[in-house]
Amino acid sequence: MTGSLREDVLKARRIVVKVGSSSLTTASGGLDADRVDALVDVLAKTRGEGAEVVLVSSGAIAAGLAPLGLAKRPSDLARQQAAASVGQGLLMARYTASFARYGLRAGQVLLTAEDASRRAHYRNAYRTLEQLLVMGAVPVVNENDTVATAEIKFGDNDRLAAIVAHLVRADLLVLLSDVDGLYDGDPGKPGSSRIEEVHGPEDLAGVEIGTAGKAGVGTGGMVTKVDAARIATGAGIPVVLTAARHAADALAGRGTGTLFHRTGRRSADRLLWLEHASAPRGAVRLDAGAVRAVVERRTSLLAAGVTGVEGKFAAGDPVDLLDENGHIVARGLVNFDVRELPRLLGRSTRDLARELGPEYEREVVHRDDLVVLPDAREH
Ligand SMILES: Nc1ncnc2c1ncn2[C@@H]1O[C@H](COP(=O)(O)OP(=O)(O)O)[C@@H](O)[C@H]1O
Ligand SMILES: N[C@@H](CCC(=O)OP(=O)(O)O)C(=O)O
Repeated sequence: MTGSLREDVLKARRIVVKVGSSSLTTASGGLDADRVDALVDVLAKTRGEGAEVVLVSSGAIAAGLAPLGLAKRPSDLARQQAAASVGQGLLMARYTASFARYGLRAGQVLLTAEDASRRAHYRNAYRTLEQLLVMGAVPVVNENDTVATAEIKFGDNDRLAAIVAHLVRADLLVLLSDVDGLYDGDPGKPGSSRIEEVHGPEDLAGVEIGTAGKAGVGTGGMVTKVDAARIATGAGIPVVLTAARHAADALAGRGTGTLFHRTGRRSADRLLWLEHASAPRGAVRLDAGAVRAVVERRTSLLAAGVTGVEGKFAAGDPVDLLDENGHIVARGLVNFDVRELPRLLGRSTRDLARELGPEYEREVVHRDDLVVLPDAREH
């Protein structure tokens, strides 16, 4: 442990803390009340010192297994959702009781990936989280597992936590796991050592980043944590990754775990998630002129520059924007259904309005609902 305290941690006024299933539960025993209390002790202390705290907590599925007679995490989505439904109630009951020891209220916030990209959902989520903080409550966020299908899932709470940190404009993201940081190889093997600081992707070259957690209750392993750190640091938010048992040290700015320094600037771009969305609903193909307009001039995408459509999407869904070679250059929220688009392709907005009515004058993807992907920026 290094002697000096971490400036970025000490300065943080709004902190998102994410805790993994492996730190709160076991597959056989369900929720471990003592470990929940130990975490809440640390969070209450942080709150008492004047910082706002948003907790992103996994553990719903793991907490619901034993009560439903399941010995391990089932592979099918339906049983995972049933377990999450039972477990989320237990998890919140435990947090509510635990925060009450300090006179604090816990507020449940369940989100899906869609909520992070659709404008109205995003605004509502932001408003609720802000209001909870204004009223002195501790938001406890989880993925809305009971409604999230594969297409609209974040898939893991590490990335959800990065998106929430961006959403609430946090100053710091703390990822708590069963491992005390990022190791340069399998942390269980002799010879692997902890990486204390990461300044950018170059520091990760050659690092063996594994998927499976040994506890059997976590989901993404280190891959999703490093990904979450990349998303958050790219949006100007530093990240500390450490073990839940070192939470107090991490929040006091002591040199525990791995510190990922910010790599990008803070932005209020609500479309951050779109850039990282794993499951767009389809794609639209652009001609060369439209690619230039979208990528270089950052204009809206009009029907005149679209040459084809793929997939199954409805108005408002995220779609990929492809160049003539099929490379993804941007992602955006589309304004038309996949069924509506084919007859509009290649036609000018004025033509469409004249023939079909003024409601067809809208852009296929509005510039405010569009994010150009980093690789395409050199297009
Ligand atoms: N390079 C690495 N450094 C640290 N941990 C790693 C690495 N590669 C794989 N892991 C595994 O990732 C696990 C943490 O991920 P996971 O089980 O999903 O945790 P959580 O439930 O906290 O999200 C650790 O227990 C560890 O076995
Ligand atoms: N929403 C799920 C969380 C899934 C997840 O990402 O788990 P973990 O890898 O332990 O952070 C649950 O509450 O069980």
